[in-house]
Amino acid sequence: MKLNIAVLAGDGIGPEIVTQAQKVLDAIAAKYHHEIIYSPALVGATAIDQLGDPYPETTHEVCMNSDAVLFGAIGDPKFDNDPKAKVRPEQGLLAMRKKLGLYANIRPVATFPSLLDKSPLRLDIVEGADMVVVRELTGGIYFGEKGRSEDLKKAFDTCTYTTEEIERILKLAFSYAGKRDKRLTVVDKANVLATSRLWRETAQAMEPAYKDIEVDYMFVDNAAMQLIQWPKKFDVIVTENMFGDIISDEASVITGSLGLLPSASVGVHTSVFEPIHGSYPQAAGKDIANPVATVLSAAMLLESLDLLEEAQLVREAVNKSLEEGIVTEDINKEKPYKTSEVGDWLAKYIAG
Ligand SMILES: NC(=O)C1=CN([C@@H]2O[C@H](COP(=O)(O)OP(=O)(O)OC[C@H]3O[C@@H](n4cnc5c(N)ncnc54)[C@H](O)[C@@H]3O)[C@@H](O)[C@H]2O)C=CC1
Ligand SMILES: CC(C)CC(=O)C(=O)O
Ligand SMILES: [Mg+2]
Repeated sequence: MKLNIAVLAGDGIGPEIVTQAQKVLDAIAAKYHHEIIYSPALVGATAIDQLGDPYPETTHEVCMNSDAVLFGAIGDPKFDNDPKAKVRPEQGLLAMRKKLGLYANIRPVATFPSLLDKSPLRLDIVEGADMVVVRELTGGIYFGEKGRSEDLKKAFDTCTYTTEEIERILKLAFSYAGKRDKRLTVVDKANVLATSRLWRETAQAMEPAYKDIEVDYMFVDNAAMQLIQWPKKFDVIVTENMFGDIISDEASVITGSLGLLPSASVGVHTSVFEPIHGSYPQAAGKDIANPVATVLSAAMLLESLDLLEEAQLVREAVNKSLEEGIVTEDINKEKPYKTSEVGDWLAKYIAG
């Protein structure tokens, strides 16, 4: 099979972790006789520095012409620490999501048997935890009207959702629940927010069409607590953009590191495969970041193209590397491997 993969490495650790995922994809291509054509393109701070735009039109075209996009991360402290910056790397990520119609971000969260002792949570709490967070990705407060008063003493962000936007993400979440343990938790703040009440109303109206799914409604503050206290309670969580962003980072604690969790952003045009973490600027260029989240995102990419055996082999390689202790410093401070060494090990395992 011939695969056209757009590669948007981005900022900070982005290039390092994406390089490891490419090593793994190359090993898969060699083993299964696929041809991969990578098309690199600029995004984030790097794109601002070179072209003045965090998601240039040329990058959009590369994505639109690809079978899938492999994405690293964006973000740079020089923008984070400048409240007056007019253009920001994060706008590039949001623009990409909007323009590609990526309305759903699928974030699987499952413990790795060999890393159970790496979670700060008790073994009996995390053992067997396995859930998927289905996060709405192109609506809500990240995309609403925002502004600042002339005297700069007032600022606002608005959160808007339409029934249509809520229905399409719920449909996807119901279908995930149907293929899993048939339990769906709708996380909202319907006791306070009008948008959340629309989410709840919409979900309640859809329930009769999915009689085999047990639906549960939970306020986000309570969900944040229960996720850590009783993670096994959850099967599929569906929620709006910002809540999903926050609770999925929180959920990474169950597994032991934010550097382990992959995601797939899917929707109307092509799909984007990206770790859930950011550009971890403190680690940039040091060869210490965990590449597993990006490698497992590449496994999700293969799966999306129906290359199921290939995806499974990538997962097997990751599990083996964790069992053998071939891990970066976020997992083992005493005996850390470098980012590049983990990538090399995984590629070698796949090659056999
Ligand atoms: N999808 C994206 O591109 C995202 C970009 N960002 C941007 O990233 C920049 C940094 O944001 P932060 O809030 O510091 O979030 P972050 O996710 O980059 O890092 C937070 C912490 O998580 C850990 N971590 C993250 N990735 C890791 C990895 N691969 N291996 C080991 N440990 C890892 C580190 O302890 C790090 O200090 C900001 O500019 C932010 O806007 C933040 C989140 C997502
Ligand atoms: C710029 C942010 C919306 C990125 C983020 O935190 C995420 O998508 O997880
Ligand atoms: Mg986030």
